[in-house]
Amino acid sequence: MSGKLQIIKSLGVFSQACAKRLEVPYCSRQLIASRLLSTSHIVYLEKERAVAIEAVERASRVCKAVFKQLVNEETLTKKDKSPVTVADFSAQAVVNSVLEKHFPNDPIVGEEDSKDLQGEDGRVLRERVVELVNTAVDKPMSAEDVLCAIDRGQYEGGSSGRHWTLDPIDGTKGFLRGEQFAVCLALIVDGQVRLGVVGCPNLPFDMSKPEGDKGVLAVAVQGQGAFQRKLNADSELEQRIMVSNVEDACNASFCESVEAGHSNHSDNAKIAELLGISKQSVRMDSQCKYIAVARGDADIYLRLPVDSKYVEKIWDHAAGNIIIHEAGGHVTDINGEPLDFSKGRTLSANKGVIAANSNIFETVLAAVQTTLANKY
Ligand SMILES: Nc1ncnc2c1ncn2[C@@H]1O[C@H](COP(=O)(O)OS(=O)(=O)O)[C@@H](OP(=O)(O)O)[C@H]1O
Ligand SMILES: [Mg+2]
Repeated sequence: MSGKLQIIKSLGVFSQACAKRLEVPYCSRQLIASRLLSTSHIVYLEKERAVAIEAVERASRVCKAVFKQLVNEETLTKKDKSPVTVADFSAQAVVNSVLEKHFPNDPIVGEEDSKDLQGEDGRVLRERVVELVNTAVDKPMSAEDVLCAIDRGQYEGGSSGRHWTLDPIDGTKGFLRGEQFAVCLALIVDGQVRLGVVGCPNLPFDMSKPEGDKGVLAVAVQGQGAFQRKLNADSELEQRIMVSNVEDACNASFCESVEAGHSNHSDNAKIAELLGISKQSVRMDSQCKYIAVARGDADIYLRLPVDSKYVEKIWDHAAGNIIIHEAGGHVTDINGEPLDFSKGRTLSANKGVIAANSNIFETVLAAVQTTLANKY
C-alpha cells in the first residue's frame, strides 16, 4: 500500500473511532483530519491510546482498593509508608503486564524495581503485592511473573525508538493523605512524547462542583487535542479540555506542589508578587497539577528547583507535558527550554518546570527569570 493510501485509510478509521468516542461534529473531525494530513509526522496511535487507558484504569482501581482497605483497617498513618509501597509495586506490575500483552517489544521506563520484594526479606510485601495484582489482571500471575513485570520498567530510555514511561503512583504523599495522586503513563517515540494518560482517582470531575463525582482520566495524543473522561466509568464519553484564556497574568491563579521540598514555595511567592497575583496558590500533589492547568482550573504551574542538584524524572512529567500542549498551553523549564525526554530516565538537560496558557506564558517566564537570576 502506498504511504498516501495508508494515511487516508488510517484517517478513515480515525474519524469513525473519533465519532463514536468524542461526539464532535463532522466538520471538527475534518479539521482534525486535515491537520494530521498537513503535518509531515502522522501520528495515529489509536490502539496505544486504548491500551494505555485500560492499563491506567486497572492500576487506579488497585490504588483505590489499597487505600480503602487500609483506611478500614485504621492502619494508615502518615508515617506508615507500607501502603503506598504495596500500591506502587502492584500498580507498576499491572500496567506493565497490560503493556506486555499488547506491545511485547516495547520497553518501559518505570519508577519502581523489584529489589525490595526479593528473597525472605521481601516475602510479606511480595505476597501482598501478588495477591493484589491478581485482582486486577485477566490471567493469574505467579510471584515470579509479578517480579518480572515490575522489572520490565528498568529500561534506560533515550532518543531512539519507542518506549513507555510510567509513574505508578505519582504524589505518594498525597496518596497517603487521601488527597491527590495520579497514575501516569506516556509513550515516547524518538525522544518525543506522543501519548499521555493520567488517572486522577481523587480529582473532582468538575472543579465548580468539588463535592461532586471524583475520578478523572485525562488523555492526549500528539496532534489530536486533550480530553477528559470519568475514570473507571461505564461511559467512554470524552470531553475536550482546554487551558484557560486568562490574558493578564495578575488575574491568574497558580498551582504548586504541596511539599516545599519538591518545589520552592518562597520563590513561587516572589514570582506571584512580581506578576501582581493576589489569588492564593493552589497546592496539589502529583501530575494532577498539569491536569488542573490543562482544563483551566488554574492558569500557571510552577515547579522551581529547591536545589541545584535535583534532576527531574521523566515519569514525573511526560504525560502531563503532552496533555498541557494538546490543551493549548506551553511547558518549558526555567530557561524557556522545552522538556527534553530524549536523555534517558531523567530530564538532565532541564531545570524546573513552568506551565501556563499561551497568553501569559512569556510574562510568567520573564518573571521566573528575573526572580531566579542565575541562581541555577
Ligand atoms: N527534591 C525534589 N525536587 C523535585 N521533585 C522531587 C524532589 N524529590 C522528589 N521529587 C519528585 O516529586 C514527585 C512528586 O511531586 P509533587 O509535585 O506531586 O510533590 S508533592 O506530592 O506535592 O510532594 C515525586 O514523585 P513520587 O515519588 O512519584 O511521588 C518525586 O519523584
Ligand atoms: Mg512521581
